[in-house]
Order: sequence, then C-alpha cells, then structure tokens
Amino acid sequence: MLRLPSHNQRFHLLLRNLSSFASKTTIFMTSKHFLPSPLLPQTLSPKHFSTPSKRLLPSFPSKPIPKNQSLSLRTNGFYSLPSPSVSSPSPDVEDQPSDTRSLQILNYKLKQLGIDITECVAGRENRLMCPSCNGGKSGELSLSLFINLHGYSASWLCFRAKCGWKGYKKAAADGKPSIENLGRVNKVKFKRQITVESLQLEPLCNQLTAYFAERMISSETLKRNAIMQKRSGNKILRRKYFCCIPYGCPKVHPSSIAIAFTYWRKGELVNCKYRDLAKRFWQEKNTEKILYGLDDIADASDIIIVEGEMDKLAMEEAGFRNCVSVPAGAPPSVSKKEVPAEEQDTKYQYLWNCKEYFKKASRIILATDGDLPGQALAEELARRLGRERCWRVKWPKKNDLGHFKDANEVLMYLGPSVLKDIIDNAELYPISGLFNFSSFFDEIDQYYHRTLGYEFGVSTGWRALDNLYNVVPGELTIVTGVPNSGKSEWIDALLCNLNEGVGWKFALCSMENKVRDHARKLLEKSIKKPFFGVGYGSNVERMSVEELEKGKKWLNDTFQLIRCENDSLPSIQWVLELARAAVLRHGVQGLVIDPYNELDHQRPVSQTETEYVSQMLTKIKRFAQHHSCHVWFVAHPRQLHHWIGAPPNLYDISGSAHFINKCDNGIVIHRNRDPEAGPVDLVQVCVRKVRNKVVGNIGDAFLSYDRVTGVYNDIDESQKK
Ligand SMILES: Nc1ncnc2c1ncn2[C@@H]1O[C@H](COP(=O)(O)OP(=O)(O)OP(=O)(O)O)[C@@H](O)[C@H]1O
Repeated sequence: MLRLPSHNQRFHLLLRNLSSFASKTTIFMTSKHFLPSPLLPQTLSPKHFSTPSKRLLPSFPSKPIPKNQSLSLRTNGFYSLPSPSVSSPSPDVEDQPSDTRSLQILNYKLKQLGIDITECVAGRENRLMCPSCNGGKSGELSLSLFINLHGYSASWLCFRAKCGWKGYKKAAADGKPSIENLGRVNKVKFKRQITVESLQLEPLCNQLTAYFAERMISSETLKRNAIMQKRSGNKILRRKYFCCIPYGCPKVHPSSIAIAFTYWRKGELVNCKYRDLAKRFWQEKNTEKILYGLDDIADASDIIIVEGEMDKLAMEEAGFRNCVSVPAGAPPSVSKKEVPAEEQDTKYQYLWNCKEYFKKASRIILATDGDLPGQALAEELARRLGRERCWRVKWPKKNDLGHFKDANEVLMYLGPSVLKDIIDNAELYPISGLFNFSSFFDEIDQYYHRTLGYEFGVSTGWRALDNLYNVVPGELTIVTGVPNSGKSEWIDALLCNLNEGVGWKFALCSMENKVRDHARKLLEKSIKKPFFGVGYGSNVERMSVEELEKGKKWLNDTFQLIRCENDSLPSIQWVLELARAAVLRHGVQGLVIDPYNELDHQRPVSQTETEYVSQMLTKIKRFAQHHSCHVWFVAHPRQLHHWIGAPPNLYDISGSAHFINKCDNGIVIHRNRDPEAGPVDLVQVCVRKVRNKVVGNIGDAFLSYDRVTGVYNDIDESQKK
C-alpha cells in the first residue's frame, strides 16, 4: 500500500508501515548515478526562476597554456582523520496532509505504465524496478520515483544510462502544482554532521586492499585518499542490498562489507559514498554533495575531472593528484534545456558547492568515460565550467570493436605511463563555431589527393571556357547581360552540357518562360534539331515524334520545375525551400533562378535595397553551400543610358553592388547585333569574377550561337560545320 507520512487519520487507516527500503539514512545509487531527490525540481523550467550566473566562473585561461603541457602534481599529504564529533540523528521528512482520492487516481495511472507504487512512500524518493528496462542484466532497482506529499503527482527517472526512462504524471488534470509541495520538502532538508566514528568506518581489510590492487590501486593511494570500509550489522547496511559478492573478508560474510569512499573538504568529512563489490553504490543521506578528492585541487590551475572514485585513484597512480571525481555519475544524455540557475541546478549542486575551487583553474581536463553518458557528463560540466578552459581526453582503442572506457581501465590494461600520456595529450574541448585547422585535415588531404570530387570544377563543355569558368558544387554564379543578350539561352545550354558531361540534374525557377517554351528550348539543345519545321526551322530536319518522346523522358529525369502557380511573385525563401526539397528528393546539383526582378522583393521600410540584396544573397549562398548545389542567379543591369553596345559591367546590375561582391562567379553574356561589326551569331561570355583561382580566371570566351537549335558551339567547332 502506498504510504504517505501523514497526520491524517484516514490515511493512517489506509497506509501500512513504511516500506523497508525507504531508509532514513541512506540514498541508494546505481553505478555512477546519484539519485537527486526529489525528482520534481528537474521538471521545472528555468524560466520559473531568476537566473543570475549560470556559469561557475568567468574565465578565459589566465595565461596561455601550451598544448601537451604536463599537469602539475600536487603533493597534498595524507589526511589525518578528524576526531569524532556528535552525529546528528537522521530526521524524517515532515508529515503533510494528503489526498486519498488523488492518490488512488495516481496509483491507477501509474499501474497502466507498469509502475507499482503500493510499497512506496510519498514525499521521498523510492527505488523500484524499472518497467522499461527491468534493471538491465543486474536487475537493479534503477527507477527513482518521487510522489509528492499529497499524492497529486509522481515523477520518475531510470538511472540506468542505457534506459533513462523518465516521466511525470498528475493524479488529475487539476492536480496541485508540484512546486508547492517541493518547497515544503526542501525545507526539512539539512546537512548532517558526520565523522569516521559516527559512520563506524574501519580501515580496509586485506581482501578489499587486494581488490584495489587488482585494479592497480596501491595501498599508498588508498591510504592517502582515506579509503575505508563499512560492515553490516549497522542499520545502514541491509542484507537486502548485499548478496553474491565475489570477494570478501573471510571473517565477515562477503555480503556484509562495503568500500567507503570518504569525501572531505578542508580536512572535514562531508559525505561518504559506499560501493559493494557487486558495484552497487549508495551514499549518506542529508549530506552535502561535493566533488570527491576536493582538497587535492585547492589552488590548482590544472584540474582533472573524472567520472568515478576509482578513476580518481587511477589518476593518482599515473602521477596526477590534482584530480576530482563527480559524486553522482553521468546523465543519460545532454539536457536540451538551458543551464538552470545555481540554486535550481539540483543535479550539479556538487559543482556549485565547490565553485571556489575552480577560481584559479585555467585548464580543466574532462576525463569522463568514453561512453555516451560519459560524454554527456563532459558536456554538462563544460557548459558550467566554461568550454574555453576545458580540455578532453580520447581513450585509446581497446580492439576493433571499441575503446577503453575510463582511466581505471587504461591503468589496468595499459599502465600508468599510458594513462599519463593520455592526460598530457588532452585536446581542447570543442567550442561550437570555433575550430582549428586540424579538424579539417582529413578534408584538406582529400582535396590535395583530389578524392573529394570536382576539385577543379566541372567543365562547361566549351573548350573556350575551360581556363576561365568551371562549375563548382555549392557556388553562386551571377549571370547578367542586356535584355535579349541570350542569358537564359546560354544557361540552358550550359545545363544541357553539364547533364551530358557529368549527369547533373537541375531545379529551374525560370519565371519568364512558359513551361512548353522552356521544354522546346531545352529539347532543341539536347536533340540538336528544331522543335518545329517551319519559320526558324524550315531549312533543317525537325525532331521526330520518337525523338520528342525520348526527349520528354530526358526532361522529366533531368529537371524539376519551381513555379508559382498563383498570381503572386515567389519569395526567395519559398524558392529555396522548394529547391531544398528538389535536392533531397531528386538529387539535383544545380538551381537556376531567372531572373531576380521576378521575385517578390517586399522588404521592411527600415531596410535599404542594398541590405535586402545582401541578405537575399546570403540566403542563396547558404543554401548552395549547405546542399552542395550550384546556383545560377540571373540579374539584369540597370537601365543603361547612352549605351553604345558594349557589354555591361557587373557593377551595372540594378539593385546593389552586392551582386558582384557576394557572388563566387560573375558572368556577362553579350552578343554582337551589328553585322558590320562582326558575325551576329558571335556570343561573348565575359567572365568578370572568379573567386577560386583553382577553377577559373577572368577573361572572355567566344562561342557561336545556332539560332535554329539554340546550341552554343566553340568557334572552331562551328567553323568545321
Ligand atoms: N547570339 C545570338 N544571336 C541571335 N539570337 C540570339 C542570340 N542569343 C540569344 N538569342 C535570341 O535572343 C532571344 C532572347 O534570348 P534569352 O531569353 O536567352 O535572352 P535574355 O538575355 O535572357 O533576355 P532577357 O534579358 O529579356 O531575359 C531568344 O530568342 C534567343 O534565341
């Protein structure tokens, strides 16, 4: 029966004795997972609270630290154990009234989820079998469940990293907010004063010392870190939690002894964490949560943080005393929420409680486990300590399947000098957006060896342009030219060449073309025959129906059309979203937007056209880079007064100089319209800007335009014909 500590008579009838595992003096933990109590604070949004500093310290390193610099060895002496002092009794949680009806509903709802609360105590943390993972292989009671004092709500979390199942249920839709009750529970919390004597700790027996020796932890290290043991017979240890322990003292039943990791601050015992040899953890209740080995980092400029006490001891064997362990293991994953304010950051109270120890630290090496929870812990620590002063380690490979998981494993299998090397070679903790070149060395090597693909761009298919303009995925080419110069024609011809040469596919946002006209032009270029046999095509063989059918299939396979089917003009955002779909769905490698002035260019009154163009081109470039898609963007020059027939300049593009500033390539298409000045089929492709010298150069190429088929040829090719 679910029990609530209550004065309420009704409830006393309803409830039986406290469940045996709701110990007054201990909090049980799974491996490396401290159970914060109660769980409810975790459900609170940071928005509920004022958030002063969310970082433990400011901090850029006070001085630059050379890479691979060894950590300083601190030489803190052995701590003498303090003399006994009065130990406080463990207080019970304050009794509160409760609501039977709510509790019954809550009981029913949780049962649906497989959580049986009949043996649970409200207002406290309860340990249950997790219905989601059944406690894994070891069958541990990994589900931490907290029911609020009134029975209005329950929250739970499975502390097994592989499971991490968590949830929250209210008894009823109008259940009282949990924060009210949380406040009351918190009020009764206090910190116990503890001593070695009050906890009845003893020096380690030989068998436990041997257990550490197997893990390469020496007696000196055990002594210096005041590692002790605790026997059962005391109320704290209950047989229920001690069984099948593989090692043990012959004089004591193996299930009745546990290692005691003592937590000290300035020589005073603050907390004690126990570990039995079946690797089950628990710790003293109502004690302050601090880092393990805290006094070893007093005034340290270099600090190592590990994920368990054994790892802290392993670091000492490798020569590093300036190391602390977190007391509570790792979270299953990185929280998606902002770092809560200090007083609400319940899971990481141990960090805040020790914040002054990090004031002088300019280098903090996060040597947490290599698994996902370990990496999540490193991230949570870095978020709080400041990434800029954090380093991280890479655990070496164990075999083809994986890596060593932590410091103690490395010490056991590879020895102290390898562990020392790993710490000496810690690398900078990554900061999103801040890189050094080493992050890109693989890509640079691939570029050098030309295994990336398209390092020199793709040929346009015209020899005349090979030295001037090649098409690189992810770049932006601006194409301009006076009206009717053949900009659209030339781009269509280029797309046909690219498709023929390297099989690229394209998305077309050509707003001036009717679909059927655009199809005709593309088919003529591909089939190299006129669509119609009259007028412009009267002297040449017309494409056959079979060729048309084949051509239609080619059109369908090669191009995606982006068209605004209502009267409104498309916005650039709209075009890019559809182009993205075309990339993902059809694998297009190129996008044509033709022309700029047919897009919707509404802009806020406060924004100048220059600002607007700049932002628009930024969006296009981001799209191009992100999707490795080349974009051709056609823009008209402004009205040219006193035009004498020369090719316009890229700075003549109406709207903004950003067109030339922001593009990767700038091309002007120009054609001769004066028979006296030269052949009228002569087309001048003026390459006016090429950002990447590897793929081109500034210069002019001349092509010949076949008006019947719309095909552009190299001049010598056309002369051959
Ligand atoms: N070198 C050329 N010789 C003769 N006609 C050409 C030449 N280049 C293009 N044309 C013709 O000019 C017309 C317009 O071509 P296109 O639409 O490609 O020009 P544009 O520069 O994109 O025009 P606008 O600026 O109006 O969009 C087409 O009928 C095309 O056949």
